[in-house]
Amino acid sequence: APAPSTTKAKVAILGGGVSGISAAKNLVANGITDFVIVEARDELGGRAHDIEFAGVRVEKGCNWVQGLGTNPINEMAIKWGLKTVSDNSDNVAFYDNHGPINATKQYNAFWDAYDKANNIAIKRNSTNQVDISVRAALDLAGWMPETYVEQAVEFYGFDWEFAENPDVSSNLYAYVNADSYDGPFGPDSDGNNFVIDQRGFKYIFLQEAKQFLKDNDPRLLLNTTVKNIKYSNSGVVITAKDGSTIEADYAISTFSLGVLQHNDVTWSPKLPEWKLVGLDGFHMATYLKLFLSWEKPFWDLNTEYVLYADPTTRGYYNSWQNLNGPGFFPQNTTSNIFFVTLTQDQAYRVEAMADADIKEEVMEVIRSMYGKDIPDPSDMYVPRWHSDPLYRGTYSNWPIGELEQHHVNMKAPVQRVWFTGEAMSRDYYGFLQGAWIDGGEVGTKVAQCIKSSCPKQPYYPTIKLTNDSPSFVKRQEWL
Ligand SMILES: Cc1cc2nc3c(=O)[nH]c(=O)nc-3n(C[C@H](O)[C@H](O)[C@H](O)COP(=O)(O)OP(=O)(O)OC[C@H]3O[C@@H](n4cnc5c(N)ncnc54)[C@H](O)[C@@H]3O)c2cc1C
Repeated sequence: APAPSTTKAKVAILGGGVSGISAAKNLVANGITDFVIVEARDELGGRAHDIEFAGVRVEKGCNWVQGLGTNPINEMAIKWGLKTVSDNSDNVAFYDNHGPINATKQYNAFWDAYDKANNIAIKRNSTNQVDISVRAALDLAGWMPETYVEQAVEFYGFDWEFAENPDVSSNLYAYVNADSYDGPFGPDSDGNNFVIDQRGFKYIFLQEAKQFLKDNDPRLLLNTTVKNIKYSNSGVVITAKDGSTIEADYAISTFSLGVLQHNDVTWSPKLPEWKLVGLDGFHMATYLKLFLSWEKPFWDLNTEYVLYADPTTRGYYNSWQNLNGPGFFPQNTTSNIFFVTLTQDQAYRVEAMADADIKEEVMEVIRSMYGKDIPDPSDMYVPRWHSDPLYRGTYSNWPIGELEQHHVNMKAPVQRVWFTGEAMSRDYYGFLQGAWIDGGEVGTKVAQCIKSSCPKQPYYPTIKLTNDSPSFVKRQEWL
């Protein structure tokens, strides 16, 4: 066998997802072309990942442009002509295990309370009070779900977005995160576009990468799984699973929070405690889209969403999407796709089950909603992000208890290793724009390290209860 190879570069970008592509683009924009992108899979895109299902391409990962206006993801979607459809989650029908129900009153009551909960976040932040959970804020807003229908509309309104429940989620940062919609991206940013492009959502990111990568560019190291990162104040040595090494002056880790919370990649020396506390306290959530298709649709093709309220278990096969709605995939084809999303404990449970058992369970739900004669689906696909060692979940959620200082520590560089990825974005964690904007900023900063000297990055060796909050923690710009 040939001796394991050694590659040398000024910068090693670890991971070729959206933030890795953005970091590379910004290195190039700043005149740094001596980099490599090290990616375990055989293609770029990371969690932007489409698959063939029931004769069409569907998105196993990200699916919506969330926040329009000057959101860079929206701008790229327009620039590259990505095919999307403006969707409306209020176009929803309600069911329980006996068929259709009317839950409009509960649905409206939830959204009224959620608006109030956001105002509670604003008010508490403006008077320097500590963060509370979304559960506590909803409670203060008068929303105390008692019935299974109230629990189901709450799941659809909150968990289906954040992939975790209000009990564990931060009131303040859930509010900050909603800035994707009517904040800095301008007056026209309030909306979502659902991607149905048959080239896949990742197309726009691959087009961006093509602007600075040649065909078969030797700087793109695909099928290369990083195993160990040895770092110091003078450089970084990365060892891959196949024994090859990469020696770089700087590394930019774009690994998901889930990967950083596991031992799939080891660090020499071990990452410092202040860093680990920040990383381990944040949450990597899981949003499991269970794809199902039938030869003939039995659901109403004009309704975009269906909410199923299970009488005993919150979040049990709750949020359904009709992919043959007006403007989505063509109606009355053989690709009739009706899929359901599970999150958190339900996602972990289902992910661990065998496909045949999942099918049996989900069909029991479908038959209770639509009638006992509904046939088994002709196709089913279960993504398993939570157990995938390259991701360990789908996207991050800011939990109650994680302070701004913890988050600063989470993303702070450690010697010659810089960190980016969706979770490192304070304002847009979870979203593609978080990955894109943060990746770009880190690329620019590392270019500065090479050209002159590194911009100083804050971190907190200890975070104490009685600390006077550093001034930037008190930022009021969200108000
Ligand atoms: C199911 C799902 C639904 C989502 N829905 C939306 C949505 O609708 N809208 C939205 O804005 N966002 C959504 N997101 C979030 C969005 O996809 C992410 O925020 C974004 O893609 C993250 O990009 P990243 O570059 O930070 O991370 P990643 O895409 O995870 O990039 C990291 C890269 O590192 C690689 N890697 C990991 N380990 C190793 C290793 N050991 N060696 C080498 N390479 C490695 C991975 O293969 C990956 O390519 C969704 C995500 C998922 C999974």
